[in-house]
Amino acid sequence: MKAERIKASIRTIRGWPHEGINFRDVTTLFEDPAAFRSVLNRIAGWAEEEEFDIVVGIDARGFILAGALAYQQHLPLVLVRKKGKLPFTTISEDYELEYGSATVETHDSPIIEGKRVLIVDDLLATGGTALAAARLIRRLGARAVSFAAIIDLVELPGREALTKSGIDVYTVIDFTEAE
Ligand SMILES: O=P(O)(O)OC[C@H]1O[C@H](OP(=O)(O)OP(=O)(O)O)[C@H](O)[C@@H]1O
Ligand SMILES: Nc1ncnc2[nH]cnc12
Repeated sequence: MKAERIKASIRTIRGWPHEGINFRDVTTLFEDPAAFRSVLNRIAGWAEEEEFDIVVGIDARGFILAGALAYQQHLPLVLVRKKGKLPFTTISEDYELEYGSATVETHDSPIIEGKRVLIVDDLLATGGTALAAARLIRRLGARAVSFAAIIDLVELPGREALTKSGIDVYTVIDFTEAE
């Protein structure tokens, strides 16, 4: 499937959650099985050349992609969640994003120690969320080596910030603010 056809399956909501934000809503892509499969196949194709042994999914839409990838790759899946959602002992990191600040957490789990990690989310904007996840991963004795998402908001510095931190970045679709 062509990238333009995948892009057309993503809905834009202007002025949500704040004025000035064009929210890229992937729920319509998830409702389109051909587009969803195409995204997963593209990420899986890229992942063949990457070396990682665990998948970390980011709350909330990243979970949907990360679960499918972990299944396809036969790898463990670890969740990075928004603050206050995880039941066991957690570690947390604060970060800034396009519209505010937030905190992510993950379980203080030994499964990740010593591993090379692929982080998966739906969208890359400032990179704040992914870098906070990478800090959690480092604190657990592992290394974030790869990052995959559906969308890159290309005018924001996420790709550069992740690359500078030594993380390989793959995204399927670019969006400019004007689109
Ligand atoms: O690159 P960044 O600037 O960090 O932005 C990307 C993050 O923003 C969105 O989630 P959001 O924080 O809106 O949370 P949600 O999953 O609760 O909608 C998106 O799903 C990414 O996780
Ligand atoms: N414009 C946007 N659309 C969807 N998720 C986002 N996260 C940060 N910016 C976003």
